Formats: sequence, C-alpha cells, structure tokens
Amino acid sequence: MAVYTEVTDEQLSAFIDTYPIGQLLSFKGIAEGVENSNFLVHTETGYFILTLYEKRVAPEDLPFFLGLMGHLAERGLNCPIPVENKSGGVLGELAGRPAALISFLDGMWVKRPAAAHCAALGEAMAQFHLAGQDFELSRPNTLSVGGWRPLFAQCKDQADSVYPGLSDIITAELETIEKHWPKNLPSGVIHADLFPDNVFFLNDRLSGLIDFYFACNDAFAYDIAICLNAWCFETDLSFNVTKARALLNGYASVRALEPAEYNALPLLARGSALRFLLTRLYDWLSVPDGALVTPKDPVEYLKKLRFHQSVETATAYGLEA
Ligand SMILES: Nc1ncnc2c1ncn2[C@@H]1O[C@H](COP(=O)(O)OP(=O)(O)OP(=O)(O)O)[C@@H](O)[C@H]1O
Ligand SMILES: N[C@@H](CCO)C(=O)O
Repeated sequence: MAVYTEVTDEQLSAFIDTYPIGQLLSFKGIAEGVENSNFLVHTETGYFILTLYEKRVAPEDLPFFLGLMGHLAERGLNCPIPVENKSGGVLGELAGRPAALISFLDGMWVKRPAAAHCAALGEAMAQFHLAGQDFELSRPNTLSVGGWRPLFAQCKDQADSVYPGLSDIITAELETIEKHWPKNLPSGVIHADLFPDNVFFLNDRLSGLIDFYFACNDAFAYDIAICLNAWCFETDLSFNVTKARALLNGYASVRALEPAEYNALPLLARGSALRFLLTRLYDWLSVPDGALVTPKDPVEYLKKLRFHQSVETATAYGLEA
C-alpha cells in the first residue's frame, strides 16, 4: 500500500475546504501504487483522488503533469482532470508535501491482460501520442539512458545481495546500451509508465489512462517498448508474441510506425527493461521506515532483459520482416 505520508482528519478537512467540492465525508489510503501517496476522498459532491507527491516527483514538474492531463482530456482522451481550488489553482500543499486533487475515473485494471487488451492499449497509446503533439510544455526524460548510470551508482554495491552477479550484468548492459542507444526517432510526449495498473477497462473496453507522473518528451517507440515489457510477458516470464503483435498492430492502426522505429524496438526494449530493473532495485534497497508500500520485484525485469538480449530483430515481437 503506498502511503508514505500520513494525513490527519483535521489536515485533510482544512485542505478540502480550499476546494469548491463540499464537506469531507470520508477518506482512505489506496492499497496500490509505489510512487506517491494516494487517497480516495469522498465529499458531498462525489469521489476524488488525492495525491501527495513523493520522492521521484520534482515539484517543478507538476505544472507539466497536471497541465498534460487537462490537455489530453480536452482532446477527448479519458483521463483524470485536476480539480481547481477556490483560487483557481490546481496545486496545493498538505502535510508538508505538494498535493493535488484529481477526478475519479471509473474502471478497473486488468491483472492478466489478453491479446484484445493489448490491442486496445496500443490504440490508446497512439491516440495519446497524437493528442500530446500540440501540448505547449515539455519535460526531458530524466529516467532515460543518461539517468541510468547515476541511479545504478546509488545501488551498485548492494546489487549482488538481490541477485548473484547482478552488478556485473548491469554494468555490461549499460555499456552496450549507451553505445547503441538510437537517436532521432519520432518523438513527442510519452506516458513512460503505461503498465496494466495505469490502464482502466470497463467490460473489456478501455475506459481511461491514469498516472502521468513519468510523462516526458522522448521517442514514441520507447513508450511502446515499455509496454512490450509490461503487457506481453506471462506470469512465468515467457514472452507472448501474440500479445506483442496485437499491441503493435493496435498502435499502428492509429499511428503508423516508421521502419527506424521497428528496427529500434529490440534495443529500446532492453533499455526499458533496464530502466525498471534499476528503479525497482533502488526501491527494493531503500524502503523508507514506516512506509506502507510493497516494493516490486527487480529480478522480474532482469528476466525480461535477458529475453530481449536474445532478440536479433523486431520480427521477434510478431512483426513481418
Ligand atoms: N483518477 C483515478 N481514478 C480512480 N482511481 C485512481 C485514480 N488515480 C489513481 N487511482 C487508484 O490509485 C492507485 C494508485 O495510483 P497511481 O498508479 O497513480 O499511483 P502510483 O504510486 O503513482 O503508482 P505506480 O506504482 O503505478 O507508479 C491506482 O491503481 C488506482 O487504483
Ligand atoms: N510501473 C513501475 C512502478 C512505478 O514506477 C514498476 O512496475 O516498476
């Protein structure tokens, strides 16, 4: 359960009073997520999500994240909308943390996505990429290839305690990826964390996207590579090429992929596997005292990385040569 910062009834009531949404009726911590503290808030006018932004969210990036949600919603994407307070702002402070209220989105995330879910995800991701094209703010991807070595430096010494030989494996992979990382691919605003728990479905229809707090400007194909990792492996960590093909075809039905993007997928998939291996490794080794959170397994992403290391061309992801 991700609640790093506790909030008292009095603190929350005072915070809610700054919004035109009626009196606070109840609230509870949300038993999912690992990044920020999230609460489900019930007031006289309905349900809202309250987020207190924690260590990985730089306060100066919040206008980008909150502005992006409003921008995407205006272009017809179903995503939460930041709620304006009585002064017309969307960002406040609660229990010493930057905090915002966003609208509640109906739907549930799918724990075992099928190929049809992957196809719907591909379409929604491409719609997101197109809708972000005229967003006026930009934000570099601080968790792309340039950010991985500094992150690794903070957990390298303890890496082998998590998996024997892990430090050497990551060192070698970083060298390869840094040398071959593709440049000049079609780019724009990407979600960068479009895992199944951030995609809601209602009766098997995709109903919305949440959690834009890693969104940034980067290669569209890198977003696809993140999803190949997050959606197309089975629980035994075997790769499901049918799901990958569905995801890629769903995407391409909305935004055509260029050959350079297809060709870059194996390396981008390695990079994105390394990114989640590193953030999970760091988090595994540094759970704050008293935090209600279940850290995610880094070794899952080592196994995914190994699969992509064995891939020679993007045909392994179900595409025609
Ligand atoms: N707008 C929303 N409407 C409904 N439920 C939401 C909304 N935002 C968040 N949630 C609920 O809160 C949970 C955690 O939210 P979120 O994914 O934003 O947290 P996080 O800590 O950033 O998680 P992650 O580990 O995916 O980065 C979601 O799985 C969902 O159940
Ligand atoms: N989606 C991430 C957690 C949020 O950054 C993971 O599964 O490692």
